[in-house]
Amino acid sequence: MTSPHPLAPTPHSEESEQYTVGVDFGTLSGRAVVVRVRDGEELAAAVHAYRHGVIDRHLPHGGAPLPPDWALQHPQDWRDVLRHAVPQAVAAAGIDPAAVIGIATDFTACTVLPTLADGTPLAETELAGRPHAWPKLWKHHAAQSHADRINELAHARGEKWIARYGGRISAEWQFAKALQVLEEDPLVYETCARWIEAADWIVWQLTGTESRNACTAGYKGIHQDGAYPSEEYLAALNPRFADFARTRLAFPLSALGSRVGSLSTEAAAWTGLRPGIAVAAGNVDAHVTAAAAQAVEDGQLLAIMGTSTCHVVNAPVLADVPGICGVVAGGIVEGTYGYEAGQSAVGDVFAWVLDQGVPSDYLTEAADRGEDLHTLLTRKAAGQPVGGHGLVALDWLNGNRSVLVDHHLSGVIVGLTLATRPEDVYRALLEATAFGTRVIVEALEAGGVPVHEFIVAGGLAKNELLMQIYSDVLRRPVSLAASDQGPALGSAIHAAVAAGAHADVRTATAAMGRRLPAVHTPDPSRADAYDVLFAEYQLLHDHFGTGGLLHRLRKIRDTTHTGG
Ligand SMILES: Nc1ncnc2c1ncn2[C@@H]1O[C@H](COP(=O)(O)OP(=O)(O)O)[C@@H](O)[C@H]1O
Ligand SMILES: O=C(CO)[C@H](O)[C@H](O)COP(=O)(O)O
Repeated sequence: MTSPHPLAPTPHSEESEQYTVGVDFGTLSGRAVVVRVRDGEELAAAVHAYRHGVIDRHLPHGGAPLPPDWALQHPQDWRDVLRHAVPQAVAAAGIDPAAVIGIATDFTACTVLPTLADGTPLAETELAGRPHAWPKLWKHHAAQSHADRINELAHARGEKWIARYGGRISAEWQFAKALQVLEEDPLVYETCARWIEAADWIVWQLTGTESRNACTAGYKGIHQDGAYPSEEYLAALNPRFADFARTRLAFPLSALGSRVGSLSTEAAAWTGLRPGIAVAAGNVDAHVTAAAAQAVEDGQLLAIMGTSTCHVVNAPVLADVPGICGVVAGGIVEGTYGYEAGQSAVGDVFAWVLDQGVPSDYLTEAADRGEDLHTLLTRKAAGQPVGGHGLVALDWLNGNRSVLVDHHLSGVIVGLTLATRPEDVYRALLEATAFGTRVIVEALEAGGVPVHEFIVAGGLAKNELLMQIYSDVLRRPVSLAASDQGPALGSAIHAAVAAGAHADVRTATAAMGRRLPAVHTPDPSRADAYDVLFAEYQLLHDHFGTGGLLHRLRKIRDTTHTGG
């Protein structure tokens, strides 16, 4: 699907104009944008959906069933984005491809894969029939027990780095996933020469040489103060894990926006761009968006809201904030400390309501009005008074990333009656994600990280009811990234820096990023009503968040899957 920007210049663009391409690899699709370097104007965008989507039922090679909480992806789907979305976007932009001076990519993280020394994914070797040979998507949650051991040992040994991750490393990050491979499929682990984020692997595909970016290494790979966890610590986890970082991760780290190579002849043929143009260091889809939304200054909290939500904010100080995902010096932009928190399912939670089915008359109404079901349920829910549905929910349908960092937690909805309608549940879950974000904002501020502005980017920004609920629940204005392709624009901005067109990310952000300040403002009476519901949410949060019942239910579920 391509969409030339309405203001795209005539096909014969100015000779002097220069452009970059940004490619955002999301959970369900890859998006490419063509951007004008001098002002960030988006000329065109193209989207390419992953043919295999999220692989969570059966392995593509051989069809082996996958256990619960697994989520994989197919490397060929990612290459296909380069082959299809990039040339389509360039063609739709109506520019001479030779005017493109750089390309940059961003990826969901921690989406991580084992490869041979030359970068060949093990999923594309004779090990393709083994589930652990495949890339683990960021939302792969089957390594929670490994994460629990990592955390217990780190606290027992007083490891300094654990405080940088809010006191708990997530099951979603690199070390828990690697430890799971080592202990569940030693052959795959021994064959793995490189354990690499997809954010860096896709750059390897573009340049033909390996590189590692400072963002994923810091936030997802426990790289702090110039080092990975010690071999002594790793050996205490599992003696065979002692040299994991030294043998499978170690590589010089590249700063965000730096040039890590040139577009190879092979990749030029895929993308239709000139060989030799600048390729920027890889990046994370959330953190790269700060540039697109002009949200790189201290205190600007950016929520990238899509399948999940990532919250990223800079501060001039290094603070230990309980329950956040991590803090990395220069993790978002040079010269300050980048903090990350998140919610593992947001758009996915709303999709879950749709997946449960809606009454046939709802389907008829949606068809008659030309609405998708998100729009239909949003419209039906919009008119309710705050609290009118009688429900409060916990948004943990895919676990809790922040501030509890426990992917064995699950969702809760209280107040259901025979009169409860689909739009009531939909709205209660919209509100639950807002309450979850309020918990995160309050934890950041309590931990010494001020939040002066709340900005939203990502696919959910288009839901005006959701944005208003966030404004009312947070009692803050909600600013919006101007681009609906925030991560891809952010990557294009980093590409412009890598190509030398702008001095650094801050300068490029000023020239190429855009945000719409205070698009939504809080309504005092609704905010008062939400304070009452938030207090109820907090009671549920603190009761169910300790594990207890939810962990027991998860253990029962898993026992039925494993047969005892
Ligand atoms: N109008 C809407 N209101 C609420 N959620 C939506 C709406 N449209 C799509 N979604 C959800 O947004 C998510 C996709 O977000 P998007 O940012 O486009 O993708 P990604 O997460 O891959 O970057 C899906 O989970 C989908 O269910
Ligand atoms: O944790 C992340 C970033 O740090 C993941 O990239 C994010 O949660 C998944 O991205 P999306 O919701 O856009 O699919």
